[in-house]
Amino acid sequence: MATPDERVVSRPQGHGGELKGSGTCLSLLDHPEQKETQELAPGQLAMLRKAQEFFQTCDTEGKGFIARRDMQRLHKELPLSLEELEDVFDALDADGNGFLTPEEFTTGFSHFFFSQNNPSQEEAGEQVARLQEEKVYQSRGNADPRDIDQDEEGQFQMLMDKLGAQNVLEDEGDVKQLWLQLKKDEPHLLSNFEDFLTRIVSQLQEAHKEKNELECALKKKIAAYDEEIQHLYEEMEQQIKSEREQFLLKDTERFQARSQELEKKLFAKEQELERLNQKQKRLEGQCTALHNDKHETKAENTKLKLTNQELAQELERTARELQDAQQQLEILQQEACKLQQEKEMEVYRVTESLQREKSGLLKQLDFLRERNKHLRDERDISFQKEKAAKANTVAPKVNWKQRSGSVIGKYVDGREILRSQSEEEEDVFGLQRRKSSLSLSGYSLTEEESGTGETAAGGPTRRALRRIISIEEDPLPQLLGGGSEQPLSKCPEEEEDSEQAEEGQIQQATPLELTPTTPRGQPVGKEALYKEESSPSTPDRLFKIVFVGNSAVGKTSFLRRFCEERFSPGMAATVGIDYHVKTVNVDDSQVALQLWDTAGQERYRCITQQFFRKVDGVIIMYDLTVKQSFLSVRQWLSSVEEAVGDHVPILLLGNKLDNEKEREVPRGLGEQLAKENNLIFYECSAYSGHNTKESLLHLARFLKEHEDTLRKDTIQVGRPAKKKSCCSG
Ligand SMILES: Nc1nc2c(ncn2[C@@H]2O[C@H](COP(=O)(O)OP(=O)(O)OP(=O)(O)O)[C@@H](O)[C@H]2O)c(=O)[nH]1
Ligand SMILES: [Ca+2]
Ligand SMILES: [Mg+2]
Repeated sequence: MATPDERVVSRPQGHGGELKGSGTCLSLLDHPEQKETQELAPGQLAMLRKAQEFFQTCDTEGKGFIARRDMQRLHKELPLSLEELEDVFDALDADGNGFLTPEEFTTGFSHFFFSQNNPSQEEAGEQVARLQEEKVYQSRGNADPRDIDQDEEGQFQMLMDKLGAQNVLEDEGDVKQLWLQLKKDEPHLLSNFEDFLTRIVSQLQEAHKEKNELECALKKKIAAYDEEIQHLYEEMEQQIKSEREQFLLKDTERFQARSQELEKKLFAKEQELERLNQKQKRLEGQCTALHNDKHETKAENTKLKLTNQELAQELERTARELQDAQQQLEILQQEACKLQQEKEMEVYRVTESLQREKSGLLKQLDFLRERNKHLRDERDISFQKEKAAKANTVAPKVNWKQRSGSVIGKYVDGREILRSQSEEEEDVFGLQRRKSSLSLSGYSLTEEESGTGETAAGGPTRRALRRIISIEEDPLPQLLGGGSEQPLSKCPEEEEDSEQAEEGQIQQATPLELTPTTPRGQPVGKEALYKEESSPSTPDRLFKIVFVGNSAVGKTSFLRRFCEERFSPGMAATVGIDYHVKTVNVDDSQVALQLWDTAGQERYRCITQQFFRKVDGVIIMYDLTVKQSFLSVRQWLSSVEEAVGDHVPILLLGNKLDNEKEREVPRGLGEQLAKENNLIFYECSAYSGHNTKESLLHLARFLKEHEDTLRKDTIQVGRPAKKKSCCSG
């Protein structure tokens, strides 16, 4: 920082040469020793020193000038009041600019010093001057050149003093020479020259004064400027200081806030650390626990592994055993299957031979009838001969002739007669039941004599109805057993009555062929004439099917249609039971159907029930023109179920579809019933043959497939197969 001291001090130095008085003072201050020897007295020198010391005392800051303020500071050191000090300052400040330069100070100080301390010196000066003036005027009158020179010198000095030119003129020598020359040469011009000098000096003095004034103004201005700068500097200093303080304050505050924040953070971190420590401890505890657990688990694991190995070995052993057992089972199943098939075939063969036997017997029967007729004719002839000879009563003979007439009774409607004869028949059946045998009627041989159908002919017709062929319940094994037994019971009249049976029933019987095909002369149903006999291929399997339904719904008619493809109106009611065998082709395999035709009449129900044994399928028939027959279907269903359970497929048939105008059972009812009980359903007509084959083929296919799946299941899994549901047709 540049202080204004140097400038202020140096400036007066630059003007040192111009102000003679002050310049002297200054140079005195600078080189006091030099001046001391040249001009100044020792008293003056001491005074200057004092002044210099005093100046320095006042100018404590070393500015190079003294301000009013500096002076006032002396108040404490000097025995002077503030006003007195002010007066001193005003007195010293010659130019009144408010500053005391060293020159001003020294000049003022010396003046003050001399006037105050040595007042006699001034008077002495004045005296010296007066003496000098006298000396000059005195010297003018003297002619002595040395005196004259001295006089002139004195005069010139006096002039100079008078003019005050010492301070103005730098070199007086020229002026002095010129003045001396004039005085010598042109004394009259001397006064003019003096005037001229006076004017010049005064002008110079004026110029000098002006210059001084200008200098003073300049100095004042500089001082003001300096002061202002000083002021500004101080202000600036102040401002910087305050700014610095503020900054420091702010900084401190910020620092404090930051440190507080950091402390908080530190605290939080410490807490967190503590938490983490605790957590770590906890985890360590858990770790140890887990470690222990792990050991335990390991031990357990090993144990389990061992157990597992043991179990695996056991499993393997069991699997091997199971496999063996399965293989054995398979072998057994195959054997069983083979046996079953053999058995079936045997059954079929037996059935077939039975049929052949039946047809042979029928032929025998026909032959016998023929013989009987022949004999009767012979007898009639002999009777007529006797009659002609004796000519006795006629009437009783006619009656007998009518009952046992040789005319073959035509089938009218034996049902009516049958019903009226129930009592007698029951007697017969009762007897048979006692013999633990059941009746098996090939067909009812209920011929009436001369085909009148009159019930009036009670006695003889009743007898005719007794022609019931009876066989064991399960006739097949018995037949296999040989012909020693005689299971068929015959009424004594049967032979006679059977002669009348012909036409309607035995259309196919070729009468004259006596072919004793069977070892036993067992009479069987006349309808047992089957085309299957001629069937070239042997069937693969055989199914037993039982045919049930109310009386007169058309079971027998249906079977006739199916087996013989013909319809015989006015069929007699079935008595006991009958059966047919028919081989059908189902999906390239021959299936033999053993069809058992039961009697629908109430009294034969208990017989029918026993034929359900080992049945493969059941056909329930109703007459769609008789509502009651449909209502009875439920009873038939329950009796079937009672006998064989619900695993046997059932075909429901609504017969007499040809008689649409008398229909009493809508198709929907039949369908619904079938759906409810899971039955195969068809509406058919034995008369037209509609749906007869289709329905039975459906059943046959179902039975076959059912058996196939059963076989497969038995072989593959060895588990019982589920019953396959039948769908209605
Ligand atoms: N219109 C018509 N009549 C038939 C049909 N089927 C049978 N009939 C007649 O119905 C009557 C009874 O027939 P059967 O075959 O004897 O009846 P069934 O069911 O065997 O009777 P039972 O042996 O007593 O159980 C006979 O007069 C048949 O002609 C048919 O499809 N249409
Ligand atoms: Ca001043
Ligand atoms: Mg019948």
